[in-house]
Amino acid sequence: MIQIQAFEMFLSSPACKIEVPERLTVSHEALVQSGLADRCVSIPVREATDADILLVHSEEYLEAVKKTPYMTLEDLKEFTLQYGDVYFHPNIYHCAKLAAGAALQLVDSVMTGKVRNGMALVRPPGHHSMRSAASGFCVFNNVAIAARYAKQKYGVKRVLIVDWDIHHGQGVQYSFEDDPSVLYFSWHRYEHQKFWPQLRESDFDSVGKNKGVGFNINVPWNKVGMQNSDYLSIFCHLLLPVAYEFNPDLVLVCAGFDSAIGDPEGEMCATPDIFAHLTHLLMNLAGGKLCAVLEGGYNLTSLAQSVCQTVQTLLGDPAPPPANLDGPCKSALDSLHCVRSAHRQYWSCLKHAEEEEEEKTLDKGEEGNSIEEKVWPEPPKRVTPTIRTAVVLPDGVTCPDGCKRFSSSEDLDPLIISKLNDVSGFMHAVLGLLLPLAYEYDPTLVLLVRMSDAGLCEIVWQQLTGLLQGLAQGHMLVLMQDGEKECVGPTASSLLGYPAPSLGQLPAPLPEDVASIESLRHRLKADWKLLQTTGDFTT
Ligand SMILES: NCCCNCCCCCC(O)(O)C(F)(F)F
Ligand SMILES: [Zn+2]
Repeated sequence: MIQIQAFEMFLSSPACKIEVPERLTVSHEALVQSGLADRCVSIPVREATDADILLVHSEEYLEAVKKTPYMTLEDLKEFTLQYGDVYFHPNIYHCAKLAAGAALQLVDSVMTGKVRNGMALVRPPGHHSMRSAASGFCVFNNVAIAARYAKQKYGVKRVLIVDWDIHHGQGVQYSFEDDPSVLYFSWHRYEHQKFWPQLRESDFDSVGKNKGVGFNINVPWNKVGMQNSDYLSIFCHLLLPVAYEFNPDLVLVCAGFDSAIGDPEGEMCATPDIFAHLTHLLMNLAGGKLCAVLEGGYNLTSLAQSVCQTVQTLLGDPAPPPANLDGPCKSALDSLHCVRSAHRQYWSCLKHAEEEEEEKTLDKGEEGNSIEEKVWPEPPKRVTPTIRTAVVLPDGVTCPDGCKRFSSSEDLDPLIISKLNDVSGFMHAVLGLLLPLAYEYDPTLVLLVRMSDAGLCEIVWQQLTGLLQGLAQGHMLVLMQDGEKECVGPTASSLLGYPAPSLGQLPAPLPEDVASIESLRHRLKADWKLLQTTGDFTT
């Protein structure tokens, strides 16, 4: 579902060169040109109400912003000076209500099942705005309001917010740092606090407060030039294990694309196709309920390409082969190690993190302020298969035409629950070992063989089938033993692109499972760089 808000195009302040109206028009135009727009549902935008906005912001802040349409340009300038890097325009209050309202419309559409997932292409962005202050082009915190709204209106218990914008969404962090029901994950250009907004609390040791400890995860990028491998490593060895343990009911993405190559703010080197994989890897959480809301992204070419890569994956199309996976750089591994260590006491999937030893890595990160113009190949054309899933079946087994619904894991009988520990260990192996290794191997075909003695309950099998479709452009062959008839339906639903049911709250993986997985990972990581989780502190 694409949400293009009816946008007054003249909202551009001369003072702000990069947050320009063209960001939305080029993104929408690219979706139209690529044929993706026609495959989406568009829903009407609405203004956020005062009540919506007051879910996050204070009365005095809202009342102050309400006055801006009637201010003289002088008063506006005066009003703006009290905030950092935000540009008020007589029309920005109206637009900010539309941006927040669009995010809420998207939440309504996903939570009511009208659509499976979606993206709201909005301006102004939101993740820097705080309870009583605007900041960094942001007026109302669209995603923070959406999280509170989902909890209040739909009784959502746990919300995961993934902020892949290249700036730290301090506004989101402040909103939820003592709230264990909202897990906020952000990576951001930091350069040891030299990069905007230059906050001490953007570093990896800000883990949340009081009841919220462990539910705020900051990954600082202390060098520019981060590549696809760096982003994938963080997903496989940090975000995904924690996200599966957290078991969210809804995933919100602060979808900023200034973390892509060519962006003047981010100065990173990850190519637009990586967002297809980042999106895909989040789509089996929360039963597929995912709302992406645009934040930053200032290189109009990479912004448009990245938006298309994200939307095409939300539509269920196979992911492209990930470009240039040559392993994470030392700086990224140092950050990964610091964050995993800071959080090991809060997450059982990270409990063993302190046992890491150093790895031999070379440091490819560059110093900031690189001035050369970045060029990159257009993402490869992604085919939309006409026949998505062919099923060869022995007679007597009907061909499934949809997916079988599962009850939540709480209803599973005791026998299967006793297996859940194996499931935790299994997911630990899939996320931290199989996935990174498979991405680095970059196969052209995935052959998935289900041995009947695998003892894997079907939901885990569906998660596995779903996750592995990010590889080999979705070319997957599943072989099953004769006695697995009841697994044909769930397997077919995953192959058809239906999100796998949630695994529920996973207990800690068995120590012996972790030990065997970790020893295998330590053995293999000399040859498979995506298995590394710490940098070598000696040069
Ligand atoms: N005075 C030094 C440069 C200030 N640079 C401000 C950058 C704002 C970034 C905004 C964003 O990209 O994070 C958002 F997603 F919110 F749009
Ligand atoms: Zn940004």
